[in-house]
Amino acid sequence: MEICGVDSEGKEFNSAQEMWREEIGEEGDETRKTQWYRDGVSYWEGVEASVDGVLGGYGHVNDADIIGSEVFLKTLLQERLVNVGPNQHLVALDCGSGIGRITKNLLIRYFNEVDLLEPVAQFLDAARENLASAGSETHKATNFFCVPLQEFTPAAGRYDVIWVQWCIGHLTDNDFVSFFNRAKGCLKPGGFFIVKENLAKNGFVLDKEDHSITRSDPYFKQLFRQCGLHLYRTKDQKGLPQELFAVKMYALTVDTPPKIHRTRSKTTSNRPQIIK
Ligand SMILES: C[S@@+](CC[C@H](N)C(=O)[O-])C[C@H]1O[C@@H](n2cnc3c(N)ncnc32)[C@H](O)[C@@H]1O
Repeated sequence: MEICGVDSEGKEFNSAQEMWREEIGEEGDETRKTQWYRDGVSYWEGVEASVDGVLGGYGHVNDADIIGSEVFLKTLLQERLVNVGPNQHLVALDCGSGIGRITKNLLIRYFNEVDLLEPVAQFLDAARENLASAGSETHKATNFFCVPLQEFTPAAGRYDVIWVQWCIGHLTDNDFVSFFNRAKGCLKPGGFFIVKENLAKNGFVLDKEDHSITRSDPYFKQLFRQCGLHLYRTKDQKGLPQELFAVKMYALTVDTPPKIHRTRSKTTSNRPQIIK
């Protein structure tokens, strides 16, 4: 499937390949690609280490975002990790964590340990500070990795959830696929990726300022297929301002998702049931 797109200055591209060739050169041209990543990080280095900063001046959407994420996460934890049993020790990885906004407001409440990955040192320092007084002895931020996703290989079998929000647009298609392929082995059985990202209406939109691309839903699905990931569930984020991109949450698994069939029982009518 050919994916066409535009950049933030209105220039049109006939395909994603054409755009990537212009932005990062031919396959194997590491200098151009390194520059693309450097420019992305430089952009964020110039941004204030605050909720408003990492949300591009839309700090007020934090609450709606966290509430939407929590509803999605809660259901998934109940469904996917149900077989692991009680008293399990849950671990998450917060990718492109910025100042630790998602960890502090959400992940630390559900996971015993959260690791953060963020390439911008000033953001990660702020995250360390923000999280110093958050959580408890049994719910805490453990590791702070100051590396970009394209260079990161998580520890094998460590994570129940790998959370990727508002950062995967910085990765080229090839690095997107190789990151998820490396990270697959880092999920525990029953674990899953949650990808929460802006959606372009069609194709993609290249942002010339922060050096990222906003992909459309079919573009994401094409890449997830290339990663060999299964789409377990998706949900649209509600309640964000009209002028922003639509936002979608994807839960992805390494194993084939269990079949969902509809049963009628005395207590539940039409709710989908997971066959275990
Ligand atoms: C829009 S902010 C979102 C931060 C955080 N996920 C949140 O929702 O609060 C984008 C983040 O992606 C990070 N980022 C930029 N390039 C990256 C890369 N190559 N790998 C991982 N993260 C990157 C930025 O430094 C920044 O913290």
